[in-house]
Amino acid sequence: MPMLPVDRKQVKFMVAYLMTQRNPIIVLFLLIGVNIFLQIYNPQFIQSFIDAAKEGEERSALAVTALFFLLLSLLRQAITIVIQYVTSEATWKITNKLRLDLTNRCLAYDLSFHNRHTPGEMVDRIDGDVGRLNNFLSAFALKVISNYLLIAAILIIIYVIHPLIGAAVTVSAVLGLFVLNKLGSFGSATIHHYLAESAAFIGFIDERIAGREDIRALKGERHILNTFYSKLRRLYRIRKKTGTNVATVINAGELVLAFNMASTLLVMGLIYLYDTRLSLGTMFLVYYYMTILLVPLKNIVYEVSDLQQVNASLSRINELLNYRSKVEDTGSLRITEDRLSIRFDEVSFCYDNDVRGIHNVSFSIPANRTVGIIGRSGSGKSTLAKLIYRLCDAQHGTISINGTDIRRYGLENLRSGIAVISQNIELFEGSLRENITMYKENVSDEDILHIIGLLCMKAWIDHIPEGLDKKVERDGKNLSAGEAQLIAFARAFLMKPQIVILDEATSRIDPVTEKLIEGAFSTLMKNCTVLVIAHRLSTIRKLDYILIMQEGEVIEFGETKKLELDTSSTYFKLTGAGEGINA
Ligand SMILES: Nc1ncnc2c1ncn2[C@@H]1O[C@H](COP(=O)(O)OP(=O)(O)OP(=O)(O)O)[C@@H](O)[C@H]1O
Repeated sequence: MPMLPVDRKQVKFMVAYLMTQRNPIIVLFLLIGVNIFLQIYNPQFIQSFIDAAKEGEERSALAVTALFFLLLSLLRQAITIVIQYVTSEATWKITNKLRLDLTNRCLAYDLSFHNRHTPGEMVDRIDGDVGRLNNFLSAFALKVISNYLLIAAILIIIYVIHPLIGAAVTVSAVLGLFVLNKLGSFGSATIHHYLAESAAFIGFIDERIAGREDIRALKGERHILNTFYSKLRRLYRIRKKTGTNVATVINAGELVLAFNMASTLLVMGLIYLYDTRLSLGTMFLVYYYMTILLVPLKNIVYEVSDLQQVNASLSRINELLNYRSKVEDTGSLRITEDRLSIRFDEVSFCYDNDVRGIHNVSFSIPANRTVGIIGRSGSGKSTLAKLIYRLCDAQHGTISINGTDIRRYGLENLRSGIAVISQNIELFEGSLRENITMYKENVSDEDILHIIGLLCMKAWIDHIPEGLDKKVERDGKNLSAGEAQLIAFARAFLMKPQIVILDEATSRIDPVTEKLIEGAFSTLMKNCTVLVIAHRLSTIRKLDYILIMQEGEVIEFGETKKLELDTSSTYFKLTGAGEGINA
C-alpha cells in the first residue's frame, strides 16, 4: 500500500498481534470482499434502468430492476453493520492483549526504566497510545484496506467498460494517491513530538496530584500553577503547529482530488462525444463509479492525519516493548534450599544519574541470621536491598545467595523467596483479604488469620466489624499508616519468605504495637535471613550482626556482641553516644 507511511518493523509487529485474531480477520476479509462486489455490481442495475427507460421498457420491468437495486443496497448495509461489529470485537481483543503485554513489561522493567518514566507517562502509553491504535484498527485499518480494494475493483470494472476511460481514471487515481502519499509523511514528526510532550504533561499532573498534601502544606501551589501554566502554553504551541500541519494535509488532499475529478470528467465528456457506441446508461454508470471512487480517496485524505498519530503511537509502543531491561532474566537456576546466606563481594552500583549508590561493598551474612543496617540518610542502605531483590544490578562485584551469583537464578524464583517491607506500602482498592493475599486464590482465611495471630495482630482484626471483608479504599485511604504497615507484614510473611528485608518497616507503628510486633518477628523470622534497615539503634540491638554504611561504603560490619565490647568500634561509640543517632 503506497499510502502507509509506517515503517516495516511496525507493520511486522502489528501483523503479529493481528494474527492472534486470525479467524475473525479471515471472516472480515470475506465480508469486505462481498461488500465490494455488491458496490460494484449494484450500480449496473442503474445502467439497465436508464437504458431500458430510454428504450421505453414496461414500467413493471423497470420496477423489478429498481427493487433489486434497493434490496442489494439493503444487503450491503447489513453486511457493513456486521463488518463493524466483528471489527470492533477483534480489535478490542487485540489491543487488550497489547495493553496486558505492555503492563506486564512495565511492571518487570528495572529501576532505571521507572526512574525515567513517570507513572502518568506510562498510563498515557498503555492506555492513550493503545487507544489510538484501537481506533486505527477498528475505524481505519480495515477501512483503508477496503478503500484500496474498492479503488482497484472500480478501476478494473471501468477498464472492462471502456479501456480508454479506464486509463484516464487510473492515471487520475494514481496521481492522486501519489500526491496524498507525499502529504502523508508531512507533519508526522510534529505529531510524535506532541504525543511525547502530552505524555510528559500527564506525568507532571499525576505526580503533583499525588503530592498534593505536601504541596499544600509547604505552600507550593503558586509555583506548581506557574509551572503548569508554562507547560500548558508549550503544549498549546506544539498542538497548534500539529493542527496546522494536519489541516494543510487535509485541505491540500481535498484540492488534489477535486482537480482530479474535474479533469477526468472533462476527458470522459470528450470520449463520449467521439465514441457513438457509448450509451447514456453506460456513461452514467462510469460517472457513478467515479463518485464511489471519490469516497475511498477522500477517506484516505482524512485518515492520513489519524495514520500519522498511529504511526507515532506505534513507535512509542514499540519503544516501550523493546526496552532492554538492565536487569536481565537469563538465569535458570532455582533456589531449592530453605536456609539462605547472602554475600556481597566488592559490589559497586551507580544510579543512572551517576549518583553513587554503594561503592566496593563486601560483607557476608550466614543463613538464618539477622543483620541490622544503619547509616545516615542517603548512605546507601536501601540500595543494598534493591540490589538483593534485583530491582537493579550492580555494575561491579558479585552478590551471591548460598554461594551462587544471584543473576544465575530465575528472577521470579529469586524474588519469590524475598519479602521486602518498607515504609511505602501500596494498598489497592478491594477487600482486606485481597490486600493481604495479593489476589492469590489458594490462600485460605485460616492461613491469613494464622499469620495475623502470629503477628499479634488479632486484637486489631477483631476490632474490625467486617473482618477480612473490610473494604480497603484506593491507596488505602481509609487506613492509618500504621495499619497499612500491619497489612504489609501479614502480606510478606504469608509468602513464607527465606529472606526478609525490613526497610524502616516499623517507623509508623505506635510504640506499644511495635513492641508486640517485634516479639512476633523473632518467632516468624527464626527460619529466615533478615536484614533490618533502621534509623533507631534500639531496633537493631538484638540482631546478630551490625552493618554501618557511610557515603555508600561499609565502614563497619561485625557480630553485634563483639562490636558492643570493642571500644574502638563505631557501633560502641554510637551506643555510648545514645539513642536515635545515625552513624
Ligand atoms: N532511584 C534513584 N535514582 C537515583 N538516585 C538514587 C535513587 N535512589 C537513591 N538514590 C541515591 O542513592 C544514594 C543512596 O540512597 P539510598 O536510598 O540507598 O540511601 P539510604 O541510606 O537508604 O537513605 P534513607 O535512610 O534516607 O532511606 C543517595 O544519594 C540517593 O540520592
